[in-house]
Amino acid sequence: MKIPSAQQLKSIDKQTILKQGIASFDLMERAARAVFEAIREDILSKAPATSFTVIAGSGNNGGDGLALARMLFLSGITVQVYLYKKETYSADNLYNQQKLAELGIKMEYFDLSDQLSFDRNSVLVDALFGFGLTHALSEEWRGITEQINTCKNVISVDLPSGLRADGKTEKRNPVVRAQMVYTFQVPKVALLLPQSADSMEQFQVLDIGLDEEAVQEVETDVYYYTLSDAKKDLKKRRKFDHKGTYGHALIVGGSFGKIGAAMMSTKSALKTGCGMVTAYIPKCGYTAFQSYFPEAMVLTDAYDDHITSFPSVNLYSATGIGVGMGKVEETVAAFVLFLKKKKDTRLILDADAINILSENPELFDLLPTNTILTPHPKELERLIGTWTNDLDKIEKAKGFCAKYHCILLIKGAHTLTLLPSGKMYFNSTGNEGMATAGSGDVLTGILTSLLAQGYAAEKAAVFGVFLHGLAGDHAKKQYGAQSMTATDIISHLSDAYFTISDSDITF
Ligand SMILES: NC(=O)C1=CN([C@@H]2O[C@H](COP(=O)(O)OP(=O)(O)OC[C@H]3O[C@@H](n4cnc5c(N)ncnc54)[C@H](OP(=O)(O)O)[C@@H]3O)[C@@H](O)[C@H]2O)[C@@H](O)CC1
Ligand SMILES: [K+]
Repeated sequence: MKIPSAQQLKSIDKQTILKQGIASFDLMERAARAVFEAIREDILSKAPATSFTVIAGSGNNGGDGLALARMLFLSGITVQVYLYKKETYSADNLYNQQKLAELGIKMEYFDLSDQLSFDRNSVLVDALFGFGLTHALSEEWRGITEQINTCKNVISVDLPSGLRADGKTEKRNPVVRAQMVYTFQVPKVALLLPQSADSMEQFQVLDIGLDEEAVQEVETDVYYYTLSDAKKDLKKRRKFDHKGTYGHALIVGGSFGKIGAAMMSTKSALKTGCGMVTAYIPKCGYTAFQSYFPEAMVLTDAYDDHITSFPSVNLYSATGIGVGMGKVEETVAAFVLFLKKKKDTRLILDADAINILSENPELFDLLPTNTILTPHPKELERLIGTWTNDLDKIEKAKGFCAKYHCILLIKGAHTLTLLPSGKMYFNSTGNEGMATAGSGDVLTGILTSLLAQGYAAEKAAVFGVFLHGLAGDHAKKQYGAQSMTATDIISHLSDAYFTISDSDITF
């Protein structure tokens, strides 16, 4: 799914109105109706006596809030309405003010210095600003945003007010903190960035029927990868295929005390569907490995505790390097030598392979085109340097991918996959339970497997990240976020595939 910029959304808005032959207030009515239905399902179905306070701004976000207030009122719900006092309002905001007046619904005007007297136990609907915010809110707005933030239950329409859809918002700027954001049609970039964690707990995307052609025509490098994308990208297996069709993956890693990392990568590679997997590990892991997972083939290094040389990788369709590998001197030397040799394999580097790389930047140029790198934040910093905020981090990472023709994953709640072309994909699956030891090793196994099966590198990366997150979502359903472990993610890879191939559940 494309994520248009705020500017592009405005033009999609106009084209929708034109192509569907509707008035702009009809589209606003649709947006408000979608929020109303979501509120009915999420809140009123469980607590019908809930009362609401709507705080509306002067633009169309405020207009959405006013239309919603009307819908709540007409359903017999208690609703108190505050409207920001300004000289000018958007046309559709004025239209909805008029509608409220006709119904005799009182609107209280407020100024930035006012103390609002509303019921702190009501659900507060924040409809001050949406994607029309041109710059971060000034300090004058802090009084209002702080009063909103004293409420236990805050719902934001489209965006938490103060958060810019795709521009910079600093930690010091006033921003509403929402428990739920009902955002229209596409998640705005700000909702997907870790730095927005303080401004919202979760979001839901509500379809308001924006013109699909207009969305398709928009030129953007930013995408949100969802179940419908994964359904399209999944390679179907055919009746007369044999194990050779699905490739042979090689996992290189493990060291004394960290053999488990290589085991988890190896097992997840097979569970993801490649035909064969070989693990290359130091000798100390041999017995444990073979007894843990009989389907895997195991090659051992000459040395007991760590890897001192690399196998020839040309036999394998894809190679994942680094999990649990450590970085003692001999391992580093062996890895550097490996990178310097000509290779005919598709490559994924994780964990210590990335650490070694970042300590030897002269090696960056040796990365084969489309090598996938899966650093955690500290490893990423070693590759691209420090950043001042999430947008700065993305820009630096983009520069790195373009320069070295590689694919970089910025792992997080919405893992971002950056391609050398500048395209970037935010992932829609996964959960907080996946922040657990070994989760990254599982991802490396999944990606190596998909590459081995012949997925193009960029598809392997975005589809693999989605699959990993979806398996994690299934694991969370069974064990809960606290108790799920990385091996539970592996066990639920099959459920993830079932979801992608059969069901219409959306995540
Ligand atoms: N296509 C869709 O998805 C649909 C979108 N819809 C809805 O429209 C919303 C976008 O509406 P929008 O364009 O009117 O902008 P919005 O967020 O209300 O803000 C504008 C107001 O903010 C003000 N202002 C700006 N910056 C400021 C600042 N730093 N500090 C202070 N003030 C500032 C600005 O003032 P001005 O600059 O004009 O003086 C103006 O009054 C969108 O989020 C969604 O909710 C649906 O109704 C229908 C379909
Ligand atoms: K809002």
